[in-house]
Amino acid sequence: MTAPLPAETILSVRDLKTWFVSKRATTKAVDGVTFDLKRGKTLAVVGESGSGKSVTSLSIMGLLAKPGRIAGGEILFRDRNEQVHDLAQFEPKQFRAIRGREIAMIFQEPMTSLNPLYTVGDQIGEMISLHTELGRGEARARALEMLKHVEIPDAARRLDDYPHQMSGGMRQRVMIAMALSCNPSLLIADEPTTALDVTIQAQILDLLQRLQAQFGMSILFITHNLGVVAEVAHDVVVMYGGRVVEQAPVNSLFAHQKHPYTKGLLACTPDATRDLGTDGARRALYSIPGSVPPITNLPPGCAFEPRCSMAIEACRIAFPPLIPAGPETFSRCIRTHEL
Ligand SMILES: Nc1ncnc2c1ncn2[C@@H]1O[C@H](COP(=O)(O)OP(=O)(O)OP(=O)(O)O)[C@@H](O)[C@H]1O
Repeated sequence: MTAPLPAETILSVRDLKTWFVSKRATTKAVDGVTFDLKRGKTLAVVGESGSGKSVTSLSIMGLLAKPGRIAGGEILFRDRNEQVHDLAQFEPKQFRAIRGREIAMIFQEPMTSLNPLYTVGDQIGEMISLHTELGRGEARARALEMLKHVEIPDAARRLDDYPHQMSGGMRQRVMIAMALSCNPSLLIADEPTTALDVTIQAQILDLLQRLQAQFGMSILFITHNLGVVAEVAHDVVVMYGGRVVEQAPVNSLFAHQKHPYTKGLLACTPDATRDLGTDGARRALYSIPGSVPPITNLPPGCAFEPRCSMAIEACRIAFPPLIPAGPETFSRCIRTHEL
């Protein structure tokens, strides 16, 4: 272990490298990613599609599909007994003791976690029986309590519903109930509201915040949407091409972006009032020119350089380090101090 885990940190990802190695190519989906998640807080990992967000969360959960493997780095996790584990070194069977119980995950599509053939009460009850000593009756009572926690109306009756009898937003609540049923200390939320319409999305984000205050869990929130980040995060990590390009507390990030990519992402974020012109017409939203380069073919210098309006010759030549750019703020841009 390089350095001990500070008491207030529940998860510390250090120089994580997750690669997909085949005969044809090595895809460095995550290449030297470092961040810390503080106890009881929410850290958002944000970036465009393909930036490595999901591969980071799957690495933490031990759910990488072959040929993915952790090629380097540490994933230090503090369990509820204050024991620190390096999940990067875990065997699959060690993950079984932690997944669900200590670390739970919710996804964009609830049906990846829910079985269409069983009632939601049975599924939450099963999860509870699997990870606790509770008997069937007690597990069912706890399942009901969880449905109430996630604010499902008429919870006692909905316990016997099958997932298809529920709306998308309700299914998402059930998935949250299931994830939180064993009181995990860490919840990984991978785009949990992306498939929902805006009103339902706002309700689910509110619910997650209330549950965080109530249960005290820490949340690693994966999203491509800075609007969602503003809503839920305490700290933010911005990823591009499998690397962290900016890291900052949420308020400083929105007040002052210290990487041109973050600036671009923010300009792409819809904002109902800002986008209305004086005539009330909706203006076209800015989009960052170009697209994320294939991860197997990143430029040698700054990965964002081909799309960056601030790029200079030096950006093309040398790979930029992550440098301090303000209080608790880091940027992988050599011109960050001009921003
Ligand atoms: N099984 C795999 N084999 C090879 N490469 C993979 C595999 N799974 C993911 N990758 C690569 O890893 C990179 C990062 O993917 P990842 O899914 O983490 O991105 P993301 O930021 O979560 O995007 P999205 O928002 O679309 O999920 C991508 O370039 C992808 O091609």
